[in-house]
Amino acid sequence: MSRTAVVGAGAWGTALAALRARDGERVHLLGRDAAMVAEINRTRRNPRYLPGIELPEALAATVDPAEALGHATTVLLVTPAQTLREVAASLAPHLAPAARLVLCSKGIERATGLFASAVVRDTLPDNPIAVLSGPSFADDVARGLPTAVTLAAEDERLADELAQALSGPSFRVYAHADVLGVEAGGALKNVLALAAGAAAGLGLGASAGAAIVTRGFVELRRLGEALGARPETLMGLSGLGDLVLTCSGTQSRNFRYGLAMGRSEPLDALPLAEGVHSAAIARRLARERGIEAPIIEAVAAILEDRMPVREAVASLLARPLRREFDERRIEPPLPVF
Ligand SMILES: NC(=O)c1ccc[n+]([C@@H]2O[C@H](COP(=O)([O-])OP(=O)(O)OC[C@H]3O[C@@H](n4cnc5c(N)ncnc54)[C@H](O)[C@@H]3O)[C@@H](O)[C@H]2O)c1
Ligand SMILES: O=P(O)(O)OC[C@H](O)CO
Repeated sequence: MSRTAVVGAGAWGTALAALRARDGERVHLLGRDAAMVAEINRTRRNPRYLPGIELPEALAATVDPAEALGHATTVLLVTPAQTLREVAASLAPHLAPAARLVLCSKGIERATGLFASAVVRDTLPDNPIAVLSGPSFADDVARGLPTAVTLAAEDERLADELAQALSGPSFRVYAHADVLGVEAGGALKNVLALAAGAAAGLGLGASAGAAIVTRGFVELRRLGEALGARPETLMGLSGLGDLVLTCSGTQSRNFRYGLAMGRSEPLDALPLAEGVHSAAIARRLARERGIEAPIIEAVAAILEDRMPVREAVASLLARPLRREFDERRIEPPLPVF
């Protein structure tokens, strides 16, 4: 019998656990705050991370990894990208070697430049690994609003099985084999959403916002491909799709963080914005590969080098004019859906 455990009782972990539990499965949600876990079990709510959502009875929260993982055949890892290495190590003694891991974080490990699957494979080399990404706000998913995402695994049969298992009436999971492409799209769109938010915070207008999404996508695609992603993956749900969603307004935490940057508001108390932690390493990956990524450069300069936001915008606008597309490049054909 298939059993799902979700590691990380934040917004996305709680939403995914609720989704599975509503589909009739008994799901364990592993948190680390005993008081919050007790509150979830008592009130059927997670007011800190997912206010206003009633959680199904079949969802059982716990702080005990042995209880959560002991019988799990599928384990969703849903903690911030920078915590994945230590989280994977802490789970190792409790996981069955055949338990399938679905990595749901969107980021790049700062210290190594690795995406989630490579980080977790370092620690848990035997467990089958898949990644889940794509345009999906936790609140939308938890409310049962229609959502389409991508699940990638190198083993295509595993991707098909997990896509089938995790899909539900309102949650469509498309299987894919390009793990790195899905990871690159999910991580890089967060950095670009900070730029979109900052532009909105400065009051630069909707035209500037559209320019950032479009030119940001050029950077996402250039860098993604240089890292080994397939071009059509970056044009799919986990690339262009998630970029559009995350740049679309204040439901995104990355956009909100950027908005606060643009308005010179305090940033300390804001919720997790993964782009903040991926910007500098994305800039390094681009520079190492000779990839031009001026928007990513600007975001990293603001966050890491404390460049004033207006100065970063001025430096983008002062770049020499050039052709929109590099004609020496052969554009791949559009994917057939
Ligand atoms: N919220 C969304 O809509 C959404 C959607 C898709 C993907 N994601 C991705 O999912 C990941 C998690 O996001 P979230 O929204 O759940 O974040 P969150 O801030 O709401 O929750 C993070 C959770 O991780 C836990 N955590 C933090 N550090 C930990 C550690 N060292 N060990 C164990 N647990 C730790 C926290 O206690 C919290 O429960 C991020 O990479 C994010 O980009 C989020
Ligand atoms: O709220 P954000 O910016 O972390 O975005 C959440 C999801 O990644 C959107 O797909």
